[in-house]
Amino acid sequence: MKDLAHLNKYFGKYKWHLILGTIFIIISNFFGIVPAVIVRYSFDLLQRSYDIFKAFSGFELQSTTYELFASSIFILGLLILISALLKGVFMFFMRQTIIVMSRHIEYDLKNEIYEHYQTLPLSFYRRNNTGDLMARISEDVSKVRMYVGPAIMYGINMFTLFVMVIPFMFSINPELTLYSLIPLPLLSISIYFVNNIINKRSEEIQGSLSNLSTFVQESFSGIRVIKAFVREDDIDREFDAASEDYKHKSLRLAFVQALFFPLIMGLIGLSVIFTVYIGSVEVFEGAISTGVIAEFIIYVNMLTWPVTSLGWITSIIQRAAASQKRINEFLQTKSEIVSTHNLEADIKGHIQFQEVSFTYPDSGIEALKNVSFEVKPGESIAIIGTTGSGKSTIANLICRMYDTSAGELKIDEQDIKKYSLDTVRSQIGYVPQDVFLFSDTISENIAFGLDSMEFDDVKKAADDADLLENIDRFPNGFDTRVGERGITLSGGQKQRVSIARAIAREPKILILDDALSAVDTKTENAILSAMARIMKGRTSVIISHRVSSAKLADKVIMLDDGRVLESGTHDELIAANGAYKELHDKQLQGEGEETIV
Ligand SMILES: Nc1ncnc2c1ncn2[C@@H]1O[C@H](COP(=O)(O)OP(=O)(O)OP(=O)(O)O)[C@@H](O)[C@H]1O
Repeated sequence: MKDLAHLNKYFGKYKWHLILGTIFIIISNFFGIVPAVIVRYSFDLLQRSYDIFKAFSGFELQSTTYELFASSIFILGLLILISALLKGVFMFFMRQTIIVMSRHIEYDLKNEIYEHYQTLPLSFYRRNNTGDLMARISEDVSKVRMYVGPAIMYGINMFTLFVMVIPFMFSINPELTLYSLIPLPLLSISIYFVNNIINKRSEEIQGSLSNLSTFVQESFSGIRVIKAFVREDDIDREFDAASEDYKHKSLRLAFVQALFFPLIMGLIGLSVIFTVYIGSVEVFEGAISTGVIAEFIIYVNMLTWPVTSLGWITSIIQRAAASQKRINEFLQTKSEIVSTHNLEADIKGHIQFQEVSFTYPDSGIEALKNVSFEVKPGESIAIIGTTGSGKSTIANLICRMYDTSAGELKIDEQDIKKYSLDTVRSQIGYVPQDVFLFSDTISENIAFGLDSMEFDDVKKAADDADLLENIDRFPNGFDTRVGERGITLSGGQKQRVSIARAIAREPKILILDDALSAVDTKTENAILSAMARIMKGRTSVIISHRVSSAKLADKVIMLDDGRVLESGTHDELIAANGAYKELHDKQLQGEGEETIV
């Protein structure tokens, strides 16, 4: 329950909604009680009028008595109608304040979670899967909203109604009150249990539905592979099984739901029977008038829904507490990547790795071991190495996605940790290994890192990334939409849009993480020479498997299993006749074979 305390700040923020809502609830309940009193009065009036009516039997006054009775009943009926109308109006206001408050809180909470997600480091995203992140911001927030909205509203309603109605009932007749209220706690407890079963089964259905949607989504994304391997029938069968599971669980829920209303009706019926029976006994004993029975039946009906809602509210609060606990878990996760001095500066691009070692926190893999190198401002460095040798890890550390485990990483001779995160990242152009494009137009994708989009900058970046010719061939040019994750572009085109996006923001440090793997060597050379021009006065880090990418760099380091194996210029390393030369010869041979083929 203490987890829900996180929401108290929102109740403070929307206190006027809450206060006004409570007042509206009280007023609407008052107009709910008025008709009951009028009904009692009408019954008693009927009784008395009937006696007088009979006493005047055969006299002319009899019809006057009847007319008097009819006009009184008409006025009382009108009063009941007006009360019901006013009750309805205030119920409308009640929902307009409290349910509206819950929607505001839902909106604020979603924003709070989303903003917090953005501050969390990559390691957090590795630990938690996307489904879980989405569930907390959607399903869990919805469950919490049920607490801050309906549960609070019906809770206050129940409380005020109890306070207003029960003492009033006792003041009329304590014995009848006790008997007519006996079945109500039973009703509340049964609703609580039935509701828990319903919730449990609904969650099972949700789980089943989420499996079904994940399955469908994956089969559509992988439709190419499915068709190429002729697995349609298998996939059909798997879908059928997942669908069957969903149906089975839905039927189980339908069964319990079917029990829900008969149960409520049965228990309400029991209350009414008690009221009529005990009421009649009391009437015979002369303790109450018949009108009181009618009045009490109305009270019992009025109290039934709040009592029913007690079980319902309890289970909503329990579920909301569980959801808020999950949300708090994420909200309390703090990013360990923080700035020590919040330094803001224009970076020149001097990078120094001093005895840097790094171990991935989640896998425990030591990706870098005592790595030292230096890139002066405006220089370019190529990092070459086999798969898993730690190349991308270097890029991750420069972008400060992670902090070094040992050693020091300096930018412009200052520890990278001293800079504010935004300062470092905003001056880096990063082209990641796995290209990610947003499902937007090409120009929007290129301008992604810019605060304001100037078409000339976008066009220039596209030109520098050797993309202009391709874009000209698209019917909509720069306005071509790239589809989900850029599916309408070829691998090489996607990589070049990603490069254009990085250079458009004119970074001080450009990092290309294997960004040219999907383009041929001719395009690679064209991009690299264009880049040599653009990156004049800026620092570039070119990560690659291919020696061809390293030729244009001022210096090269060769990594193997997280260690620097060789370093120097391209020519020096060729002359050294070591691992770099071996790789160079092998790749040159490969290219030759490709050309012959
Ligand atoms: N996010 C991560 N969490 C845990 N371990 C990781 C993570 N990323 C990489 N590793 C591990 O760290 C090592 C170095 O990975 P890295 O991505 O730096 O290699 P790489 O040289 O860029 O390889 P490739 O050329 O195949 O991209 C690998 O053994 C890899 O399994």
